[in-house]
Amino acid sequence: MTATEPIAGVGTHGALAAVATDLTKVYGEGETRVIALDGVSVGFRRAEYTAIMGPSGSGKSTLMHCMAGLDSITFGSVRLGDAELSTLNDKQLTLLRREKVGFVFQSFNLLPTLTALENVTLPMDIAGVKPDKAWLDHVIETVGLRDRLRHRPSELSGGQQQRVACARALASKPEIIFADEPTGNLDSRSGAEVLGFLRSSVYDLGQTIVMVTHDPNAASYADRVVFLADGRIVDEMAAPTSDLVLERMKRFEAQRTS
Ligand SMILES: Nc1ncnc2c1ncn2[C@@H]1O[C@H](COP(=O)(O)OP(=O)(O)OP(=O)(O)O)[C@@H](O)[C@H]1O
Repeated sequence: MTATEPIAGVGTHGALAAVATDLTKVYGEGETRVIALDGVSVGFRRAEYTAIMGPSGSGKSTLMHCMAGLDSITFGSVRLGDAELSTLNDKQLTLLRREKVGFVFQSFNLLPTLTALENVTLPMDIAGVKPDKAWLDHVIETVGLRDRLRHRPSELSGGQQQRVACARALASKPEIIFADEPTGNLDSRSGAEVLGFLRSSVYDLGQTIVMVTHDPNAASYADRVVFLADGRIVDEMAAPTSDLVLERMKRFEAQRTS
């Protein structure tokens, strides 16, 4: 990419929570060499909800992992808030992830012996940071967990467990939350609850969310969808609906197989 090419999602308004420029990720070498990301430039605005979609193997998880500082990058740059990730050592990266990034995974990743509330505050307890009580209260209210705080994960439904995981991600007011197929293990009703909650955390709490999904319905909760294919951004869509996303995906599939 040359310096004059536009970066997807970078318009004239809205500060950026994270930006990748010419991000390239190569795994392996020789015969096993795979270019998982091939010069991706993308920005994620503050208080915006972005869905990342694309066929299996298109690089969605790799993009998320590289932008979250979970995986090294081969070429290009990633900026999270004010930090340029390539300039940070392992210890600084760990701190940055702890302070600036929230994660929500397909499997809820809750500790079974802790209550819902203890799971929510665990990252801050580990970091030795005192939770902001008013904020924590606001988050708990938003996710609708007030009457489940003393329950252990095994006493909660899948949707409730994922809402605990979302509250855990939000509790420290991270710069950005990365959600990897957050509704992949949920039935459609619980999935809708979690997606609605993620949506309202963007509207009401000003959170920035980047979510990888295969599901056009899940993507319709986002403000914007970025489409990846073969490690490149091939399109993006503002104000997505399920039907428009589905139609776009079918068109990509037809192009790939023609
Ligand atoms: N650790 C790794 N070592 C080698 N190759 C990898 C590794 N991780 C991912 N890849 C390869 O990089 C490419 C992109 O993988 P990635 O997991 O990012 O795709 P994805 O779009 O998230 O796929 P899916 O929708 O199936 O989860 C794939 O070809 C994959 O095989």
